[in-house]
Amino acid sequence: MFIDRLVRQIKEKRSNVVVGLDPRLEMIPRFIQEKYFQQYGKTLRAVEEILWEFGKEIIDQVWDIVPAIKPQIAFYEQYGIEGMSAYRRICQYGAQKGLLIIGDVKRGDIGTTSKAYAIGHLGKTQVEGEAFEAFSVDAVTVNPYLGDDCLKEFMEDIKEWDRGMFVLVKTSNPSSGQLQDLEAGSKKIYEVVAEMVSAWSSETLGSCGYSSVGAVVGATYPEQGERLRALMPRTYFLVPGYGAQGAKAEDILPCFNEDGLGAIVNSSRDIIFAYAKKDQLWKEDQYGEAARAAALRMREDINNHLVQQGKCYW
Ligand SMILES: O=c1ccn([C@@H]2O[C@H](COP(=O)(O)O)[C@@H](O)[C@H]2O)c(=O)[nH]1
Repeated sequence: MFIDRLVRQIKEKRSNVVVGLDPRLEMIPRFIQEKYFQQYGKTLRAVEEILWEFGKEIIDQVWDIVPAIKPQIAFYEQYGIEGMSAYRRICQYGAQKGLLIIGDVKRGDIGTTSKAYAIGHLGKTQVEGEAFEAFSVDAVTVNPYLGDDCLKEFMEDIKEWDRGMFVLVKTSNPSSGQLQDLEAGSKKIYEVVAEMVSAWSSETLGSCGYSSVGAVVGATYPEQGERLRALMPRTYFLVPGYGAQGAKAEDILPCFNEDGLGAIVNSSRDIIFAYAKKDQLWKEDQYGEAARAAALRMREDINNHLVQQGKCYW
């Protein structure tokens, strides 16, 4: 099952770190940009190659120290077909390197439309009886706002193709409380969503004891993280917000269970653009090594905090 593959990788690599691939063109080293602008002109085709070369090097540098990468589709989609082609190439290459791929696509619509999203991102697309993998990643992020019938469509493909999903429960952004923290009877909205996720989770329990249906829980809200951990004990959390958004290792600790498992922590900008940080002495062409060093620092930071809490899985 997806979740068993994830937990196996976490244990083998002693790492709860997910590297987020959120490539911002202007932050990509100039020498890569110039190489492809010379070859293809200032075109979307050039951008595809720039995104690909940059992402490939990051993957080459981190594949052995993290269980998963999380390409953020928005940063590719903004460049149209060429951007989406880069997204697909990155997902395929990461998978070849043995990484689990979490497509941060945040989809969700009425049932029939959700089905099309699920087929495109998790399953196989049919053309005249022949099956094609369009994007086919290991797991996607899903927006639960349309309710159960939307999640049901993703569930079908998760079961059929042995994939996973992380449902947005409590997001990391400053305004997340505006809707998610509203009272719905005696509960907050995010608690209601947690109960929905927990119910779906029980259908896809792996032998590791966790489910292939996970939850997105922002690192920037540690109190809510603790509450959600109690509400969803067998649900794996995808925790964004560490690093650039200000959350620290101590903030993500409540998202872990006593067994030291239960959460994977994403950082995007702080890792992939570590070379450009003011206090670093990296040269532009060392951007990959800088990303590796940042991912290793994050792994040690989280592991040290887990050890201090006695939440140690290794
Ligand atoms: O609640 C959420 C859900 C998703 N994200 C995504 O995670 C990364 C965070 O990037 P950083 O550079 O580490 O801030 C980005 O792709 C978001 O869309 C999130 O931040 N919060």
